[in-house]
Amino acid sequence: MDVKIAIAQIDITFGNPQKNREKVQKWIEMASLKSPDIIVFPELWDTGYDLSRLEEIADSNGASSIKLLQQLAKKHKIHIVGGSVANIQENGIKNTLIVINDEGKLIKEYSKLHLFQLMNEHKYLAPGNNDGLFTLMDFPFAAFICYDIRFPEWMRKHVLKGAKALFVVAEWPSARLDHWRSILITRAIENQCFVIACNRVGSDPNNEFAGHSLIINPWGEVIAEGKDEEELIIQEINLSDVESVRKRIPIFTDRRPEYYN
Ligand SMILES: O=C(O)CCC(=O)C(=O)O
Repeated sequence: MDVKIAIAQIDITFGNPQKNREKVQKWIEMASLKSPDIIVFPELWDTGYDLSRLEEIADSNGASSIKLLQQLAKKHKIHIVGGSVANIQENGIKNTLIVINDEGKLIKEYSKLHLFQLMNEHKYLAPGNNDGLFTLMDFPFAAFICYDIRFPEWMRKHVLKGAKALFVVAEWPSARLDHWRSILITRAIENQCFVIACNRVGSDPNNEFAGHSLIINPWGEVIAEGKDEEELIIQEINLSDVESVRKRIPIFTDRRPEYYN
């Protein structure tokens, strides 16, 4: 039941997908030397938050970034929670998280459900409308994008559908690092599951980003944490810890949902 996770806590070059794709390729090659099962990248790793230029620089359906990740996943036999990529769809530009398995197959696309007004997302992006559930290595997981973590009911919904680990990809600013850590630790404790959260480092013209990617166990303990520089974080997790914690404090049998609405 052990799963070896790699978090690629990278900087992103503002509005330069080509350069960012070259970096992601290098990081996958580097990470593959440590043989992780799954590697995770941050939010909008191909374009960064260059929202006003997305029409020009984002791919139609994310094709170039997705194709690159598919080739690399297959070549290095690694599952990829491919952060999110900006992509032009018929009904607008979306911020879409992609999951690719180690055979190079695209198994999940989840577009950010909650758009973050403080960073003008609502002016440039269209929200998603599907869930973040997916299965890798026969384990049920779920994925979320940045601001989504402020909506506990959204994450709980995925846990109630079976997710044992919650992946989060983000461009979370340093100004609210304390929120990032507190919210993610709380989500792990209240849902009694793993949280695997990848945040970028560096800055763009509007924000400085916090790093501090985290892996938190179902008891709420931080078992791996990045600093504020580029870093590859490697950590094995044992998914049977989820059941042990749920046996010890059985919140999922003690819930009284009939009183919650
Ligand atoms: O909720 C926050 O404070 C940060 C959210 C964010 O940066 C985002 O969703 O891109």
